[in-house]
Amino acid sequence: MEVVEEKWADILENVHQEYEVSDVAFKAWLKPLTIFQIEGNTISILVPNGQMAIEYIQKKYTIQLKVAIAEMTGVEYELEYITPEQARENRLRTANQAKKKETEEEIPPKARLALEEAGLNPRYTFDTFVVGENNRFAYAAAVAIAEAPGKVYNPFFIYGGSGLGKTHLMHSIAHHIITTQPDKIVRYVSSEVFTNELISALKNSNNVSMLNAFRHKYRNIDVLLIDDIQFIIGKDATQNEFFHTFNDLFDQSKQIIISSDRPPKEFDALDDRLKNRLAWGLQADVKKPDYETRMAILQKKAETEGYQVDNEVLQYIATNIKSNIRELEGALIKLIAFSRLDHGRPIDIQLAKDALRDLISPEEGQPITADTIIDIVSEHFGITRADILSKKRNAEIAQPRQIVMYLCREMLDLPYKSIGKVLARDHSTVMHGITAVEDEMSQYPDMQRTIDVLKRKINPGG
Ligand SMILES: Nc1ncnc2c1ncn2[C@@H]1O[C@H](COP(=O)(O)OP(=O)(O)OP(=O)(O)O)[C@@H](O)[C@H]1O
Repeated sequence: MEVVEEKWADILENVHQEYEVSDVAFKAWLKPLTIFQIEGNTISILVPNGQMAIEYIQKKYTIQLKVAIAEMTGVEYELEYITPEQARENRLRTANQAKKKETEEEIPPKARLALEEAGLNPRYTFDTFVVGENNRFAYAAAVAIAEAPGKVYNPFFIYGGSGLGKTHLMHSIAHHIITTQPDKIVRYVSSEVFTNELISALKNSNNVSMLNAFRHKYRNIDVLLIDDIQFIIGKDATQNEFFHTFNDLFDQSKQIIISSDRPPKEFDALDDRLKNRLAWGLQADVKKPDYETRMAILQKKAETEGYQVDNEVLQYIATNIKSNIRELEGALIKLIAFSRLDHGRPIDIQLAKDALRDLISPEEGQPITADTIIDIVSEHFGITRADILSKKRNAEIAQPRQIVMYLCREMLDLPYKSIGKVLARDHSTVMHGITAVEDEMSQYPDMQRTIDVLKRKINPGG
């Protein structure tokens, strides 16, 4: 314990006496102050009453405190003030950094070097990858390949829209192989880098050794991962070279992993021979995440970064940013930055609305409609909008449809007739549907919980 910590109570008392601070003010402002941490010659003081109190104390007592500290300890310190929320965040961040350091230290130095050389993002591992219905198959295949490269699914082709986790999954495979089988030579490369390296080798076509060096580099490996292959398709020389690299590796039972924005069959300009080769292996797509997965990704991100964000705010982001995980994470980071830059403004729905104005589609902020309810209920139950509007009467569809009726009535106060119009049902069917949901809610807590969850999804700020 540093001297300043030992003498903290006396220091506060000193300010109280020396500067004739009234007892009331002492009790309100000074007595509650505690030392959160000391780093170098800066003391972070925890102010339990939050940001407003910080501003007041900063103006009114900083000099007095600094003088008292210097007098009583013989050391001059700088002072900074933090709120309990910031302190909590700080503690979490430190704990996470320690945890991260620990895991990094678990990686043998040789493997660590290989990870760096392979150009891998250390954050992209299986551990940080959230598995949901949208990526379960791709994830399971990726794990199987990482455990036994070249033995199970070869080539492995991952495809899907932008920002849905293809690169993350590829890095995870490479990461796992490098750390568990350090003797394997793993090379991860973007199509762009592959193309540029090939072009510079070809440019000096009279320099055979450059082309040989390129070939040696890509053909003497155990695992080749090529990201975003759509960028080399249609470029004759690159595509051709890739074809030969592919064959060479494949014949040696080396693992090939490729990602792309679409499946091979959708590439018109792809050489038929290559199209066939790609079809030998396994193809897996990553789709847009559903609401639960979006929430899980946000919660994981908040946890690893040590952000303190209420579920309600995460729900607001997850409800409104649906199609791109990069944007989903970007929204959370922006929110935190917004709060920090605005003097630790509390992270609530209003802050989220202000910070994410440009990210959240214009429909956001507009009133909830029956369409919103249909979309959210169908997504929740894993059925389609068309199912809800159809004549199908099986329970998996009829019950969500009745829930739509109930929520339209409860949340929008729509007349039975209008609900019937939206769902192409008559008004007595709607009344019956709503009563059925109410009965179920009164008998089964599960139904009540489902309705609560849906209401929060439909109106996170409500
Ligand atoms: N299932 C997931 N769990 C956790 N984070 C994810 C998941 N999917 C994607 N992400 C994160 O989303 C961001 C974008 O993912 P990534 O770069 O892998 O997308 P991509 O499909 O390769 O996109 P592009 O086609 O634009 O290259 C990354 O920060 C990644 O960590």
